[in-house]
Amino acid sequence: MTIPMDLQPAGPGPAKIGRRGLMLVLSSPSGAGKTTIARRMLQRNSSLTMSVSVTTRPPRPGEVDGVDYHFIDHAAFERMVVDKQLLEHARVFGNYYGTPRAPVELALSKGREILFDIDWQGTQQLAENARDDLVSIFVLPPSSKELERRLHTRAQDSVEVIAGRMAKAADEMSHYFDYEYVIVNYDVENSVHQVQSILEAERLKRRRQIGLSDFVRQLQEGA
Ligand SMILES: Nc1ncnc2c1ncn2[C@@H]1O[C@H](COP(=O)(O)OP(=O)(O)OP(=O)(O)O)[C@@H](O)[C@H]1O
Ligand SMILES: Nc1nc2c(ncn2[C@@H]2O[C@H](COP(=O)(O)O)[C@@H](O)[C@H]2O)c(=O)[nH]1
Repeated sequence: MTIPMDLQPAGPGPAKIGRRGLMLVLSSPSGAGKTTIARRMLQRNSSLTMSVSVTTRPPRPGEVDGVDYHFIDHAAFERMVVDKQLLEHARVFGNYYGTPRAPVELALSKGREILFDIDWQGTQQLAENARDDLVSIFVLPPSSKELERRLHTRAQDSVEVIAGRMAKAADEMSHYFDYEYVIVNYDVENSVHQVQSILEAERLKRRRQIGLSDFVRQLQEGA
């Protein structure tokens, strides 16, 4: 079992090792299950902060402004683009979506881990500016039939919207190739376990461990 860095014992031994923040991105064709996986990851990891996007899409039943999205109109979205308040933005399925810059920069400066539910266009833009901090995961559905079934059983979009999203699914899926990790979401528990494993391995990347060389030097000196 890995001991989280905040739980490293005080007392004798070298100084504690710190952790550099990271940006964990989940992308998929619509309905594959990334929102479901993201919610479970947030419950399991107090170190994770969800990036709440802005969108011009109208809220679905039950969606809460400021929690699921910041719902804004097109003029407000344009202003955020012009004022460079968005870290990335894209038109997806006829609506505009973007990641507010300030909360991400604040969270990263505190060494936190940030979870993004964004499409491949947004991921490309993040990769251009922050590749070292980025961990990208593409979520595939078990089959096209199951993808369509999930969109219908979610029961939040019209038949026309679902048809539109299914029509774009093949193109969306072609972008799996740009991602570091790919999982097939057969079972939610198993997928969450896989994403958790990726997160834990990424935390241990040498470049993400702050003070590692001091830790080793102190060990070598007998601490
Ligand atoms: N492994 C799974 N098995 C069965 N149903 C699932 C699984 N994962 C997610 N679902 C269900 O599929 C539906 C779509 O999931 P979700 O909303 O998480 O997809 P999404 O990828 O975030 O979609 P979008 O891109 O449109 O936001 C939901 O009803 C969810 O409960
Ligand atoms: N590039 C971005 N894509 C985003 C962002 N927020 C969400 N999304 C993606 O849009 C589609 C549709 O989402 P839905 O909530 O309308 O079903 C999905 O692929 C999301 O990942 C964002 O800020 N930037």
